[in-house]
Amino acid sequence: METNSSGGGSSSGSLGSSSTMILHNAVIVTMDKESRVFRNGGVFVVQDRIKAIGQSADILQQFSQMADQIIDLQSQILLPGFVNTHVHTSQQLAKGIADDVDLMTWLHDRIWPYESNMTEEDSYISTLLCGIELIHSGVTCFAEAGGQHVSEMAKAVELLGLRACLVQSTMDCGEGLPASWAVRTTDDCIQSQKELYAKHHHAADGRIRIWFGIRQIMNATDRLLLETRDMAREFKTGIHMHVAEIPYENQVVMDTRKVDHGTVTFLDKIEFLQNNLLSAHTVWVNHTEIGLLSRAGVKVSHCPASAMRMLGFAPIKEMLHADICVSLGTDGAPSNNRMSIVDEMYLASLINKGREVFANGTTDPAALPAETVLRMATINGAKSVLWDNDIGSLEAGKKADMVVVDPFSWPMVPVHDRITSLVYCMRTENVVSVMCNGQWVMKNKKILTVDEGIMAIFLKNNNNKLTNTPLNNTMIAKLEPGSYVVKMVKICCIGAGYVGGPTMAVIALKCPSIEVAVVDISVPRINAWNSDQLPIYEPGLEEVVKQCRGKNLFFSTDVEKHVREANIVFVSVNTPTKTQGLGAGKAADLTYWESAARMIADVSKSDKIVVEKSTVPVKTAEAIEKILMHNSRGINFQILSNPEFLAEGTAINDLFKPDRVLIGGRETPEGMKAIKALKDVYAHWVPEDRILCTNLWSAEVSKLAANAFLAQRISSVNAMSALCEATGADVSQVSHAIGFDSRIGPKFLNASVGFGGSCFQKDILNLVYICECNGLPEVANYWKQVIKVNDYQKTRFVNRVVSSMFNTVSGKKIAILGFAFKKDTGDTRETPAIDVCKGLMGDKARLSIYDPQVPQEHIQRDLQMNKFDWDHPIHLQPTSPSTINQVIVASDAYEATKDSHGVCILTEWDEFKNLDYQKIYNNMQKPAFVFDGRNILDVEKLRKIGFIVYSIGKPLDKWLKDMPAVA
Ligand SMILES: NC(=O)c1ccc[n+]([C@@H]2O[C@H](COP(=O)([O-])OP(=O)(O)OC[C@H]3O[C@@H](n4cnc5c(N)ncnc54)[C@H](O)[C@@H]3O)[C@@H](O)[C@H]2O)c1
Repeated sequence: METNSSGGGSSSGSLGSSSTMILHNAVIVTMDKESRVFRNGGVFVVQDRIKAIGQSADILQQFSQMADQIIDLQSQILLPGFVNTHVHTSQQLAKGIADDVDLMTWLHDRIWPYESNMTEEDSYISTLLCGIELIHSGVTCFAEAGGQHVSEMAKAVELLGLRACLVQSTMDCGEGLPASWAVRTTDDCIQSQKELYAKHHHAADGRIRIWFGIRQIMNATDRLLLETRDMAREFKTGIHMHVAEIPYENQVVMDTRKVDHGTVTFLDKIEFLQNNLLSAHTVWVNHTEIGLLSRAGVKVSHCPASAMRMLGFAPIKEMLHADICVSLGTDGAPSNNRMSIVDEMYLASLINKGREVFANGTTDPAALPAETVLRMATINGAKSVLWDNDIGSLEAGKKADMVVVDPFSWPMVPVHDRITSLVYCMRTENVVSVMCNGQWVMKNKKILTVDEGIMAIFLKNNNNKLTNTPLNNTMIAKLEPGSYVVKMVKICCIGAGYVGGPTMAVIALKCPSIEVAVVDISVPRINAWNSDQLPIYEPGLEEVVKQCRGKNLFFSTDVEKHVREANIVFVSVNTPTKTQGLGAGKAADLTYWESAARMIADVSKSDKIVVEKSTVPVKTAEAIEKILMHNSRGINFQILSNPEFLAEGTAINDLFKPDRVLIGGRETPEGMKAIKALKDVYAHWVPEDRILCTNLWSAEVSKLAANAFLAQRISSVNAMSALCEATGADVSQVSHAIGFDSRIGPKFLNASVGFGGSCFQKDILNLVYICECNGLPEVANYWKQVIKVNDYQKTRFVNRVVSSMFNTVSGKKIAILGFAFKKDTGDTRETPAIDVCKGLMGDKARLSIYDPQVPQEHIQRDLQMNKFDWDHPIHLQPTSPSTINQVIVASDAYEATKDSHGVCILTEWDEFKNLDYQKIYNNMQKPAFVFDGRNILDVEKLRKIGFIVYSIGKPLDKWLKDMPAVA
């Protein structure tokens, strides 16, 4: 404890923390009613309050005996702590993300996406960082303008040791709101603020007060306004609101709320104006409205830097003349970049002098004199935050919120007039020590409450992890886990199908800071995505969706809105095979893609990256680019090809750990930037060396080539299966043997009844067509053969069934186990089961079908649909009013097989391996046949039971050998 002599020997470098303390030998600028200045003044502080203030000699004489500590301020200036009456602490981490843009872009495209993505941790760190900057500029009290995660903000304020009026960002309506905000109702807004009030009002030794917020009139219903007004009255607290910021706001109010001028006129009309309203900015007000504000005792926060950046000249001189209490605010970091109230004082004075020329045609250097500005930053600030009983001036009985300014460094020396020097010369660096509530929060430029060193290391480390990439109008901050800076990317995916749904769900899961909206024209499909019964079955999908839905993953039919708001638009719509006209039966039908592209061009108001997710013919990107460019109205679109390689049934695993992600784009600087932006999204979880970047055409061809190669492998092994059956070889042994060759590899070598799914056939047909169009008939024929073998395999299977059963299945009951095109999916598109069933029905069989994931109506629909109709959006597919009499759908395998003559295994569901085949056999007609189209059953075991078994590509049963040839 320092107990220096009353002669004042201690240096300012030895400030300490005591419950009683004298600060003396200071120039004290009190900002009290008489504007007293003590040239050699002293204060006696007891705990959190100023006990006495006066001449140094008097204070020392009277209180030295009682003081734990006596500090000689060596002629430095002692001021009341500054009050910053409008600051967004949540926005500190967004410094620099919205420079040089208009207010609506600033708000809708930059700040809201940023804020709506903030985590609690982000808010905490952001407030700490903002607080550090505020303290360095001498702020001891601030009014939060409306931010995210108020509880975290309060935690930071408590740690910083500052005084604050905290407000939650509150909006219950309006254009352009991020989806997670748009769902908030008026009741939610009111309720959450009441809860915050109950939790934090008067917290941190009374340093925290909770106010109520209205973000701005365009995002507030009348009910919210009125209930906020009444609630603030009842709770005896203030309301913080952005008011009359831009002419557009006034125009919207005039148009929608039927008043003859802007926001202030309307607020007066509904009796919202009252003396606890802190009206931020208040730039676009006319003479009458100034009168209304004055009469109601409304306080105005003038934020000169941000006004000059985006809003305009506020009539501050006129407001002051009308006796309105005007104070100063910095606004948030993205509207100002400097969180220094010292800078704001300087700017306020200059801007309002400069405005005189603009407003009255002549200069007026006396407009906003230095003392007025200093009042705005101190006592007016205190009045604005309804705390002037305690702070804003240095007076006995008030709280010890004080700032020590060193006037002896270069910016301020020589000091002729202390007041003007404080406003016109002082820089933030002149603020050396800050006390709030009787506690030093900064001494000799070192903040005591938060470790600045650790914060600096933290930021440096995170900065190193940042690679800021300008993404058209938005900055994407790519960061490693653990960083607190948030991204502001909005993704929209058109098409909520097997690809769009799971892909976007995984992006949302892996990138919590990205907002993902999946949109579709099909209302039932979107409803299902929003329900407990997802429209598609994929192992693991439900868990992923449940974790993100409503947080950063949204399913919606409001296609245009989400496309308009997105930075990146994925297109994952159907690309079926054409059924009519040029290229019918082969070429891809791009109707849905084209209409999506035209819609994107129509609704876009900002630059976008458009990503081909659907499988498309090569050169589609060029066509889409043309559509977008010719309809763009100056908007820049970058097209990327990002084909999806997921396999249904293992989609979530494939998306979590993809073999590779392929991104193709234009090889221009803009194209490369777009590739980088998409790469940054995947880089959240995919190792960099697995993200392959190519030109557009390579990416498009690669997808078709990959599917063609995969399908070709199946057709190759299936072709071998026919030869095995003819020769007595076993296709499983052959596959095993050739799979050992490392050049061939063991995967995808299972013989079966044929490949299915929405892609293989369609993509190969498409490839064939492209080859033909490019004058490559030999190449086209080569790939055509892959489909022919697939069709042959299905026909061969049907023939085997029929010929085995005495060459007729007419009237016989055949059980079909499995209808999906593969296990672990409910997808039946192009499933071989359709062709097999149709083949058997052609021979008048009665079918009893069971599949664990395919409902009855799908089976009935699929068996009646024309080829290729299936790949159109569900609502455009022909409905099937009738049911096929030959088909019944069973609820389990035992029901399906009861009384049947034969069983066909058409999908490799695991449950079919473990059925009680003895029981099945007992309940079947004899001789009982099993036709294993997937080679999953133990043939020998079944034969022992008594079954006659056909298993693709395996040595034939004696019974079958005697039957006629089937190929
Ligand atoms: N299913 C797969 O395994 C897979 C794998 C890789 C690639 N692909 C390709 O991805 C694309 C989509 O396949 P999918 O299986 O998801 O198809 P899908 O039929 O399941 O989904 C497509 C969705 O797009 C919607 N849609 C169509 N036009 C629209 C429009 N203008 N606006 C909004 N929504 C629209 C449809 O209503 C449908 O819900 C296809 O090109 C396909 O070839 C599929």
